[in-house]
Amino acid sequence: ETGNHEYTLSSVREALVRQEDTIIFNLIERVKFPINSRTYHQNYASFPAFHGSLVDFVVKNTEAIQAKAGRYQSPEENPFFPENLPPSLMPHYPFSKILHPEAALVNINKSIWKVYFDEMLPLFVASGDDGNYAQTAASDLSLLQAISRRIHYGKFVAEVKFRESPHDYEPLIRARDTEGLMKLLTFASVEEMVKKRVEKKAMVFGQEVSLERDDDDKGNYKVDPSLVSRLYDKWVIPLTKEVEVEYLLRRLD
Ligand SMILES: O=C(O)C(=O)C[C@]1(C(=O)O)C=C[C@@H](O)C=C1
Repeated sequence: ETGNHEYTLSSVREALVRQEDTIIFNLIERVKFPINSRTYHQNYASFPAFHGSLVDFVVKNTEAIQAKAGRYQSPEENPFFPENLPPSLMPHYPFSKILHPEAALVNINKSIWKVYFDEMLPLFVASGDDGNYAQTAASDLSLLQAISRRIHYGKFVAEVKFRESPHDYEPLIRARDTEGLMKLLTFASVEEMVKKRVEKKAMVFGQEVSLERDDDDKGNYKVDPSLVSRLYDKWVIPLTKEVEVEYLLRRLD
């Protein structure tokens, strides 16, 4: 196994569909906890030789361990704090080299981080504090990683689109025509299907499963399906497209 499976528009779209499941399951896990805002306070926790909130502490330290364990060797993974990450201690694995080498420079996790804490979380979680700050930080990280992986998968989507029609993309790339690129890579009907599908998945994955009764719990979902659709509409799809454009702008370097 070399990870060198074939990349086509339909295979990369299948990967995006599978990643919807991961995002929705992680959302369901995060909304078990209320906002638990002390997780995010700069001064609530005080760790020796560390400045920042509990979530900063958990994410930076977890990323350091995962970096040593080889996580960021995969071209699908992008750290939130790439500064000062330790090198992988794992043997080399021949991951697919389908992406242009400049792909490594495309990392919009700073924007994802900001939008996640400022806009997404308040939309999904209840107010309150149950003291489970460490669990909250850990579930934020899993959800952030799932969202980030989906958004940065835009690199693979952009690469297959470029390979399918280089003659359409090259002039726009040379002219640095961001708007033209955005238009060329957009499929409005696909976006509509994605938004409808994630809403339906949120209903299916988030329903109560009971052996006794059927149906009485209809409408009582673990995560609001219309919010999942909104999450994709407002942030996940637009940020994926931003990654596609950023990647394409570097594609001929
Ligand atoms: O499927 C594609 O072609 C993508 O580029 C992915 C995606 C998405 O984020 O879901 C983004 C842009 C397209 O307009 C349609 C869908």
